[in-house]
Amino acid sequence: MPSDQSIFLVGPMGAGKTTIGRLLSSELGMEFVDSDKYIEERCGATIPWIFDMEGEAGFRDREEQAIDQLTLRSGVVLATGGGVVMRDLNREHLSSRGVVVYLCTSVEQQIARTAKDKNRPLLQTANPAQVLRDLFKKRDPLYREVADIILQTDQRNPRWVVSELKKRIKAMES
Ligand SMILES: Nc1ncnc2c1ncn2[C@@H]1O[C@H](COP(=O)(O)OP(=O)(O)O)[C@@H](O)[C@H]1O
Ligand SMILES: O=C(O)C1=C[C@@H](OP(=O)(O)O)[C@@H](O)[C@H](O)C1
Ligand SMILES: [Mg+2]
Repeated sequence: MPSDQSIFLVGPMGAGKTTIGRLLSSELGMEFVDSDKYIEERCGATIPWIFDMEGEAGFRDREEQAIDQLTLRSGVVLATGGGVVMRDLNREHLSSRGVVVYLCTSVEQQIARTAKDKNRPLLQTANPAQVLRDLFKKRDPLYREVADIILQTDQRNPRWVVSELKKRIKAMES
């Protein structure tokens, strides 16, 4: 490492994809890109604004285009958004173009990590815990379907997660 092989992080909101992705990329000397940030920059608008103006479907169309473009890059660490696995084409692009890491976490931990952040439109509801439980049921099998590596991050600090991931990625290469 650094490697030409890209690493794609998937998992639910608050799993740490953005945080871990940035740290991992700097330790591996690889480029970091976050698909949500990429969409915001290209669109010139925030994720909540896109959801408001274009609905979730509009956001998903933008996300599909971003994922196609970003998974074609080599040697990047890509943090995706939690809903990326809902579209078949995204799953195909992720699993065929790099190493996919599923960062898992409990709903309790997700709530603790996302409570203060107003930038996740799907959680701006009266009962975000119920939303997260419903999303988990639909999405967990899809994260598992694309994952090469599955890592539980509950009660683990970002440094531990990154160091464990480095070991697991290295083991895949040998
Ligand atoms: N392993 C971890 N331990 C403690 N806090 C974490 C961990 N991973 C992420 N966080 C914190 O949780 C919040 C959400 O993390 P983020 O990386 O945005 O998640 P995601 O991109 O998966 O939604 C951030 O404030 C981040 O600092
Ligand atoms: O789970 C989802 O559907 C979403 C997750 C968000 O990204 P994070 O998983 O990085 O929070 C962002 O893409 C958008 O708010 C939708
Ligand atoms: Mg993120």
